[in-house]
Amino acid sequence: MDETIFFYEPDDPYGFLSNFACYPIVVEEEKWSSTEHYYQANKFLKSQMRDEIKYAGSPDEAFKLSRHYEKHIREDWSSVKLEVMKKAIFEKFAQHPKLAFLLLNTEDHELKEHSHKDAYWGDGGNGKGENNLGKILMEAREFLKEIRPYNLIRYVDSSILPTEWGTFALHGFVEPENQQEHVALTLGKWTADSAVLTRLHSECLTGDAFASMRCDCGYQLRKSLELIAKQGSGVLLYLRQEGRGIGLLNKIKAYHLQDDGDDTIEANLNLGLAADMRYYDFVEGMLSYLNVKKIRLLTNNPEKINALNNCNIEITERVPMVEGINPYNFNYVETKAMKMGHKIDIGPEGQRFRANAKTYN
Ligand SMILES: Nc1nc(O)c(N)c(N[C@@H]2O[C@H](COP(=O)(O)O)[C@@H](O)[C@H]2O)n1
Ligand SMILES: [Zn+2]
Repeated sequence: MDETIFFYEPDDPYGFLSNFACYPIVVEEEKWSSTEHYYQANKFLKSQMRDEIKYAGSPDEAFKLSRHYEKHIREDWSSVKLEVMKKAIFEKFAQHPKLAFLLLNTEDHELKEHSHKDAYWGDGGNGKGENNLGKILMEAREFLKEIRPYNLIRYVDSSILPTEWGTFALHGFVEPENQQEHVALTLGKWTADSAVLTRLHSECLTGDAFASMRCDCGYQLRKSLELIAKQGSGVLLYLRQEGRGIGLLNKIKAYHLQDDGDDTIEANLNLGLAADMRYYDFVEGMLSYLNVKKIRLLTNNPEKINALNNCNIEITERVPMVEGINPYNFNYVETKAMKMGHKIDIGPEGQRFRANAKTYN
């Protein structure tokens, strides 16, 4: 096991692991302000004491009330307290996906509650305590590793990203299965009920970084960031699936075939690859980390709409993304509309380019 992570005060690093951190849970339709409230109230069978602790103003107050009534603790408490604590901890991480990702982010480090006051739940301050709270947290971490969406994606870290459209937050994720990296750019705030303006953008080095006119990706990327900034809040998920999932070098081979007359679908197939090799199941985890459940989706691609519906995301609106039509990408965009069902209305403006569209794709 990697070196030990110690936690104690809710405001310290890793404080989210503490029962005194205020993360509400609902258990059997009862709402509790923190796991500490739930744990301490379950020491008592008398409803008056339970309720006084349940409605205490803070986890500290719930703890103190429990000490005040300690003569009335249920007789079987020593035999049930481990299960009560485990229930509280498992519900905490089940009901707060972001915390679940942060718990998984502790990887294989030993977790210890560094409490000199408690040698049962903590390490007793001298490292010799039983650390039963740490053991339950590590058990919860192992459980989460096996269930969706945590078995498909892991949160790694975040930073600030100033851009010409505004200052975004940049969040890094990785697929544990293949170590494939993905990022999310976020701006502003929302609640789980908000319909968040969201772009699901597939990596296109040529378009996104080299401003290629051969496709519409770079135009869509820049327009998405501009729209999110104008909205004041939103998410851009940047999925590292270059070339519709065939990779950059295969995309160059596909481009070469298109230089010789293939269209964008024929080229993939002639390389012995599928027309589109992308997958999106891990997106559910990225959006749950970001507390996004409802979205206004910036896309023309029906596959992305289907994929997000399969990720239990409610799409309240599709926002079209017909950007940067020009002679170099006219045939490519039209092929996506004709052969991949993209909902693209090129319009009279765009039709002007049909006459001088480059025939290489
Ligand atoms: N395989 C392949 N062949 C081409 O000719 C292409 N232009 C691309 N581009 C990739 O397509 C993705 C964006 O498409 P959507 O509009 O999101 O469907 C992106 O991965 C580009 O690299 N790929
Ligand atoms: Zn592109």
